[in-house]
Amino acid sequence: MRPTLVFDLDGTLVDTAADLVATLNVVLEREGLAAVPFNDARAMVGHGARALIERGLAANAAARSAAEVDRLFADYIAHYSSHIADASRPFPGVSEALDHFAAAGWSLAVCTNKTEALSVQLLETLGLAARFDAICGSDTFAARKPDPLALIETIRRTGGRPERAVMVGDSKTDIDTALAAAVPVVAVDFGYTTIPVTELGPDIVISHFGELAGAVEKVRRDR
Ligand SMILES: O=C(O)COP(=O)(O)O
Ligand SMILES: [Mg+2]
Repeated sequence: MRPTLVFDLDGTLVDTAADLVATLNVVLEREGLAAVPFNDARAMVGHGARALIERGLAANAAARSAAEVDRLFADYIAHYSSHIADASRPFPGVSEALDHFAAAGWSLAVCTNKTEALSVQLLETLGLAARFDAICGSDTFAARKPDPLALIETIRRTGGRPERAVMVGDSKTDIDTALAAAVPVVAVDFGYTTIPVTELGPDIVISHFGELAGAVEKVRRDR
């Protein structure tokens, strides 16, 4: 059985913050609310679009009913889908790292709190979708990260097992998910987080994808 390398998407594989934040601010401004400054909004990413909208509302001290948040969510998805890769690009070294692990016999997967459809659309637009054996989003399974089920089921979809897997992520959500699933976790320090990843208990931290192969060899527990 092949080992499985599972990547988070936003803030890990792809630098999506500019398009995510632009969409959030379009939705807020249509509501007559203030835009959230880029650096504040960037740190709000990681729990999916609905949570991002709720955080944008909270930043405005604005209350909305669940039905109104549903409407804002639909508005958000429609706008984001039309602007999904206006500015979003893979982080440096992603393509080479994927090449390395594919050549070394790893299955590759994505486990994100973006919806599955948007995740596939983003990766297709960037020409990366075909590199993955599974692309799983917030609505793929009965639970999403930080529930370990999302990671375990993503690994199963590749035909792999948690005992032969490594997770790569940028946020507390990813690290908590991996720890709960007993999967070793590599944190990238260039993603979206309010708390520095070094304080969140990952097995190792990298600052560039060029360091990933060495990091994975250090933390994998299957040999
Ligand atoms: O879009 C989000 O908020 C989360 O996405 P991620 O799980 O890929 O970081
Ligand atoms: Mg992320």
